Amino acid sequence: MEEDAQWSRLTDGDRDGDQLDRSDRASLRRVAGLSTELEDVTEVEYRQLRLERVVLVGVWTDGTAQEAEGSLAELAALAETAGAMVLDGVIQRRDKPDAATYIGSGKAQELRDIVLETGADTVVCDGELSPGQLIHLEDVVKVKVVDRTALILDIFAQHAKSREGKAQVSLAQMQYMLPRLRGWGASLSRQMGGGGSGSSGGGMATRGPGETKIETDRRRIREKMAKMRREIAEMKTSRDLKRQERKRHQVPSVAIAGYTNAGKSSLLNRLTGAGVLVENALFATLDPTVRRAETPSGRLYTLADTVGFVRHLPHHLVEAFRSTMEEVGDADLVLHVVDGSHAVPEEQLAAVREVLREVGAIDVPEIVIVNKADAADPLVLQRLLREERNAIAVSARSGLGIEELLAIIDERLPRPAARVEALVPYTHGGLVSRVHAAGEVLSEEHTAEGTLLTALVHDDLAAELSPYALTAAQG
Ligand SMILES: Nc1nc2c(ncn2[C@@H]2O[C@H](COP(=O)(O)OP(=O)(O)OP(=O)(O)O)[C@@H](O)[C@H]2O)c(=O)[nH]1
Ligand SMILES: [Mg+2]
Repeated sequence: MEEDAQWSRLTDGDRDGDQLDRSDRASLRRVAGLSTELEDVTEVEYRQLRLERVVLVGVWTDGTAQEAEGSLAELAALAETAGAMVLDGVIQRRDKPDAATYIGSGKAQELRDIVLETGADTVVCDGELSPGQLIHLEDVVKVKVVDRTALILDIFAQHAKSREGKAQVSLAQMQYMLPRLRGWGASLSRQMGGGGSGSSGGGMATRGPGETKIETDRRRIREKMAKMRREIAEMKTSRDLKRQERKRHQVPSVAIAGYTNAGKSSLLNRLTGAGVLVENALFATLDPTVRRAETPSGRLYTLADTVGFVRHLPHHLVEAFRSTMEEVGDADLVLHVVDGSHAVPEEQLAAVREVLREVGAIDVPEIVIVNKADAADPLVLQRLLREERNAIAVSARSGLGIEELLAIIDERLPRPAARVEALVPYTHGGLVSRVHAAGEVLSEEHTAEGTLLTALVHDDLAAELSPYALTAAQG
């Protein structure tokens, strides 16, 4: 290995500032990270039984060494989130991934040595590999090879909670599996020879009972996918209805978006006191969660948590998770949360914006929320606040900046348009409360005849107030 400096190995010491966070995460999820100490020996057996022992491998084609290592460190976090134990990580410098084995046959042999040396049972590649690359690399390293896409799908499958979320994940999994069926039925793929990259095979000779089986499997999967798509379409309709309902009542909506693990759910909790799952793991949230919230001035709005974004999100997953993105696209305001304690939060901001652009949600007004200010490098904070026009530093954990954020939300929410002056009898106290919740009360006075209000409200509420409206003569 010394003869080739391009093959760089990530050791404990090379790990970035995320390290502490990741060992936290490991202990939370009972997964051994590289720096996790065992509490007792029985844990070893537990882990060896249950967890996959993985070696990570990345191909570094462009960008800096730091970026390449950052990408692999993120892959390590993803693997740990999926429940794996990361034993080692290596990066291969190449112009482009090798068409046959992703890292090239020589490096594949070296990888085989690392697999033997560490006792790994799985290799995780930092990219999306073709079915042929997966098979060829498996043939050399002789353990299971999975790619970043499969890993993310696995995490999504573990975390999806709602019926719709689950259905979307299975659909994406099937979509991913379909062209790779041959690679996964191990004995079958070997039997059919090395030409795993195409489906044409070698004519009659390969069309044995195995081929028929694969074709049957493929057909079954396609049928199941079609059924799933219909079901998802139905679920989407009911979600759309709910959203229209909210729109009709003209409750302003705010969506929290941002990179995975940035602290979106923590912020939602902080802002609403809602008990939403917060976990130091990637993709803790996979289903949209919508809460009611109130501004300091008493106006109601909805606050939606969303699934985290990640770099190189597999394309059909973007498709599959469009549902939560739609929530963002429809919002009146986006709270774009970024982890201020990350070394280069700008990368996360850019990655999220790229996805937002892809789903057509880039035009929604945005507040950049630099979270984890308690743990952030002050210089990084300063830089971000300078670069981003509408940015605020907060800490969902300590509460720092939250009050200011609430005031900004209040200010940035769309204002109701109609100005009314009305004298509402005390028998209609409910109406007054609704003006407080949905509109903006400019003045309020309790008179003998009832509540005298001046307020900005939406058209529907203005109509309800009209029987009590004061005419210009009276006003
Ligand atoms: N130090 C610090 N840690 C925070 C802060 N906010 C959140 N965290 C931690 O960051 C981790 C991720 O928080 P979540 O709220 O689950 O993040 P998320 O963006 O919802 O993540 P996903 O749903 O997985 O995409 C947790 O361990 C939180 O405790 C903060 O202000 N300061
Ligand atoms: Mg979350």
